[in-house]
Amino acid sequence: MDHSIANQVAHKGEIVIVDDLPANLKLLSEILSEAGYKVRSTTDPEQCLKTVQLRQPELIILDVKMPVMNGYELCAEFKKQPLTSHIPIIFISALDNSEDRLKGFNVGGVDFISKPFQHREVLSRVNTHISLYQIQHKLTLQKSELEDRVKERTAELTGTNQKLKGAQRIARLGSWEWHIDSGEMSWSDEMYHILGLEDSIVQPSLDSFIHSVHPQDRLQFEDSFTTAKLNISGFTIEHRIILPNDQVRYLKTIGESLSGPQLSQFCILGTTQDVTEHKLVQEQLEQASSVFENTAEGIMVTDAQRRIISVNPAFTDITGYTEQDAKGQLLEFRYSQLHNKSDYHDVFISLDEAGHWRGEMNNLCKDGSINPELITITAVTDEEQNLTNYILLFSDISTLKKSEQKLEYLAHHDPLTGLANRLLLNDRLQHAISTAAREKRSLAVLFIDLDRFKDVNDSFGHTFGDKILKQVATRLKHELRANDTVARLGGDEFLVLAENMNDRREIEILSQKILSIFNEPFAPDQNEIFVGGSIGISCFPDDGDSPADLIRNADSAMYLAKGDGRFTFRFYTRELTAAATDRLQMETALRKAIDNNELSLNYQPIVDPDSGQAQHIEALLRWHNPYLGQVPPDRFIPLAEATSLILPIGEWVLKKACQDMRQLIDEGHPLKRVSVNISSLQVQRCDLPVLVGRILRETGLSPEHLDLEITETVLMDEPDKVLESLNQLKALGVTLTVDDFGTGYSSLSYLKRFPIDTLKIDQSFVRDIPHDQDDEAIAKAIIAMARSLRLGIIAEGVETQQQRSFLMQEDCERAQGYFYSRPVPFTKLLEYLTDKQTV
Ligand SMILES: Nc1nc2c(ncn2[C@@H]2O[C@H](COP(=O)(O)O[C@H]3[C@@H](O)[C@H](n4cnc5c(=O)[nH]c(N)nc54)O[C@@H]3COP(=O)(O)O)[C@@H](O)[C@H]2O)c(=O)[nH]1
Repeated sequence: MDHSIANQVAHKGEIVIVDDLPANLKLLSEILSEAGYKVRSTTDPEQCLKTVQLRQPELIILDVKMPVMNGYELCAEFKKQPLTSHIPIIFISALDNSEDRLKGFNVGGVDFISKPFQHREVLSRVNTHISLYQIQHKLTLQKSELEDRVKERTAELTGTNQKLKGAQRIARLGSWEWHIDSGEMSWSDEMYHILGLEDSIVQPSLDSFIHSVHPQDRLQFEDSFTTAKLNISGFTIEHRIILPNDQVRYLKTIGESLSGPQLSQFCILGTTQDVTEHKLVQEQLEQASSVFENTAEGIMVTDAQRRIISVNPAFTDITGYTEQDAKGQLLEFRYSQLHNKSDYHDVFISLDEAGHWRGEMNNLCKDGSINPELITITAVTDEEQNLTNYILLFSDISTLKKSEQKLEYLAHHDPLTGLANRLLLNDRLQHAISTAAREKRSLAVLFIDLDRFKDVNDSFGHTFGDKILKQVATRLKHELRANDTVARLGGDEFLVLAENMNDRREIEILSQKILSIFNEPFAPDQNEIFVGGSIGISCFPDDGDSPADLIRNADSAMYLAKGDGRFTFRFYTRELTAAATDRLQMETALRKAIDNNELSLNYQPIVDPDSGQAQHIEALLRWHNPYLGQVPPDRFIPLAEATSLILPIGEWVLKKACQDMRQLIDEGHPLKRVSVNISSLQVQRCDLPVLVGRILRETGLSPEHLDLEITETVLMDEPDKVLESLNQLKALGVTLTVDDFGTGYSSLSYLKRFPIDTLKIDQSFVRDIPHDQDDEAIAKAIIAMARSLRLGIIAEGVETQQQRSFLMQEDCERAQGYFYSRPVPFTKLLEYLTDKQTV
């Protein structure tokens, strides 16, 4: 601290005097003290050097001539020290030459006081230098003060600027200034950030700014600046920019005119803010609002107390309640009697625990109807996890429910008849078995199969067949009790589940009742037709304890009914299972029959009834198995057909018959053809013309020596496909015979479509001739029809002379039967043909 200044209120100034003469010191001190100065004096220069360092006076007066250190040397020392260099020093000297004075000024002195002292001179010089010093000192202080203030303000400004920059950066808000007169523009740092530019590369200008603006917004942007310039006005625009990295951002630019004292100083001050995030949020809000307004789902928003505060238009569309109806109501105000309050209680517990609930509910509409709805409720919380709202979203699922019900119905019902299907039957049967087991009761399963329904389909077509099936279903439902289950298993198979049937007699009565539905003809169109049915019955618990067992056993019993003449019912017995096992054993054996050489052919001659001369022969398959013995074709051929084994077996028959016939021809026997039975599966499943062609080539038999026998029903199954196949066979040169003619439903016009050569009257019409006049009439009609169609005719099953006579009388071309010969092995046939053609 500067003590001289501190004490200046008490005195005019502090002065240090150094003189080796105490008298001088005393005199000067008195003069100056009287004048109001504070005086410190010493005779010792070195001591003075030290004390002045500790406390600086405002003036030092030094005697030039002193013994240890003269005044100039002492002065030079003061001037070296920073604390004392600025203190004015006056020398006291008796010397008055200019050289001495120059020396004094050179070491830093400011003046000289001559000895002896002149009172007035001393005061005048001292006053002058003290004043000068004090003025100078004051100026120095003021300067330093000013400098401090400048520093302070500069620091303040720098701080403010930093804050402004920070604020601009946080707000993504840049500022700019556009000077109209010069066209110059300046940008804040944040402007560069916003535009994605670097201040070291891009000069701020309106052009640079415009260059960043999205081309589609550029015109509007430029217009705003032009208008502002012309009208000295402001503007606010929103526009896009494209950043150097091709990113598009949304900006809001505001300009405000600012005019100086002269028009040339007019400028536009502006801000540009990056509002992209705001814009995106706004867009999201708009989208959310649009979703709320336009979604097909009903939306309710409630407060934390579950009071509805808003609903969307879809809510009104679905429920009929307007916003006014709903506002203020509780979230659950639409609850219907289909739910009890505890259902809602569970919902709210789930909302409390998990924050959401999703499920189906039936809710009331304004018109009193009840809507099935799929509902999602979400609890909304604020940042502090306080519950603020519930949002309930629901969609009307009545159509879905109806579809579900429809699908569920379709999945469990037969689409043609509307009866239960196998799936539903299984369910019901399982349930019925459980109940019957629990209550120790019985139940019956009745498996119904329509008799010869395939023939109906083949003759009248599937549409007709379908109508019959529907009528059968209607009659069954009509005849049975409401709690009996009637099912259609597929095709012409029906099943009745009759519960609580504890008495066999009851089941028999029920079966008779079912059979009675076939007593009346079915007449879906104009055609009336009788269709029969065969019933197989199994009972719980005796015949099985699972749906599969009971159905399978009823099925076996049904086959028994069929085998026993059809149109009847049979109960399941354990022997039937044995029969099924036999069938399985037979199938296993039949699969090995070709490889084990167990198959052979018998031949039966087809003769001229008049002369008895064999014209053709029919190949008839025989199977001899070491364990099963001789198995009749009636037993194994249906099995071969059911298992498709007829395909390899039929091929074997064809080849063997062609080989044998080739031998007979080669040996010169006057036979025209060998007839081979062809199963319907062979016509449908294998490429018969190709197979026949190949076998003829392999065996070298000429095609005209081969006749293929097909049944009437083969013609009716997929007639177009069969026709094409038969035409190809005819093209090979073989002949075709319709076997068992008269047992199917084929008409004359129908037959004309096919390239048939011969009709073979079924033996059932020949068997009772001459006793059955109807059979005679049928046989006659078939012979006449064949003649009118120019078809060959064969009567089979001729066993008696009367039958032969009848055929000769009717001019039947050919006959076949035991009367002429039984089917015989090839060697026997050779004998027959050689030995006058008799067996
Ligand atoms: N797909 C094939 N079917 C074949 C083949 N071989 C035979 N069969 C068919 O098996 C059924 C039974 O045949 P089968 O036991 O051989 O009986 C035939 C004759 O023995 C019998 N017949 C002949 N004359 C008389 C008679 O005077 N009285 C009488 N009670 N029966 C007699 O008729 C059967 C001839 O049948 P058909 O074919 O209708 O001319 C039978 O349906 C055969 O078709 C084969 O290789 N493939």
